[in-house]
Amino acid sequence: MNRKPYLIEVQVAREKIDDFNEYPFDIPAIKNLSSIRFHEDVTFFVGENGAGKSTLIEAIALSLGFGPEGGTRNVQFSTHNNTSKLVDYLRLIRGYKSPDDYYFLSTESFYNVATYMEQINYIKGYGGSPHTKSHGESILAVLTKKLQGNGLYIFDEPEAALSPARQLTALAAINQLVQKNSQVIIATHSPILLAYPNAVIYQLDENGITEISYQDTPQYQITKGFLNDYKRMINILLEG
Ligand SMILES: Nc1ncnc2c1ncn2[C@@H]1O[C@H](COP(=O)(O)OP(=O)(O)OP(=O)(O)O)[C@@H](O)[C@H]1O
Repeated sequence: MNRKPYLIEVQVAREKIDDFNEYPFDIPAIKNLSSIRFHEDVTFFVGENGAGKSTLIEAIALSLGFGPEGGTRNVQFSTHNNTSKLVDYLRLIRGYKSPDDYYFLSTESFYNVATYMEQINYIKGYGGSPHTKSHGESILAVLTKKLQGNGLYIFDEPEAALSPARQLTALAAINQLVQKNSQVIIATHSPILLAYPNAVIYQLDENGITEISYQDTPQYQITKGFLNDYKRMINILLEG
């Protein structure tokens, strides 16, 4: 019997919001948000820098019991105090089965999580100290060693430290996790990761949050346009 989805939907208690002109409700994609339905395998969030992906994905992670810097749900520390209050307005609709494994991978704060794991000497699951690996190698070690399957995983820009070749490796690792009954929620700019077929893609922009096909994403179109005719693009950019 299918265990998934672990997370069916997230709803925003809009009636409780007093001021839509202050952060995070002033972000257009968040301002208009009522609910988001998750794919049982992979749900992607895309959008320009500043569109609100991290704000949204972090609030979902906090609702699930993760700490703001990420890691497993046992990792509860914070090196900064700038999480949004969106979490206070979210309602999670869960499936009938709970996942066995949880992980929130925020590439931005992974260094802090790795330092914390070293301090408490709990690095075995990471295949050794993340600090003795490169940033990209340590992110891949999370995907390929730490995560066990039957999991609910949230990744914020996992590609940020990865070469194109390693993004392909990450795509295969995500597929392995999905095959092992995992559900994954990913904010990304990567046209490589976005090609994963068993997925829904939501775009955050000034109109709100809407579903979009892979080929219609700016990530796909800009990358394809550039690679198909990079000399012309370079000429336009450099002359401009
Ligand atoms: N603590 C904060 N207080 C006020 N505004 C914030 C705070 N954190 C983020 N913002 C603003 O909210 C907007 C959304 O930021 P967010 O980090 O969610 O974007 P993003 O889509 O993840 O961008 P990127 O692709 O660059 O990571 C930005 O305009 C940002 O300046």
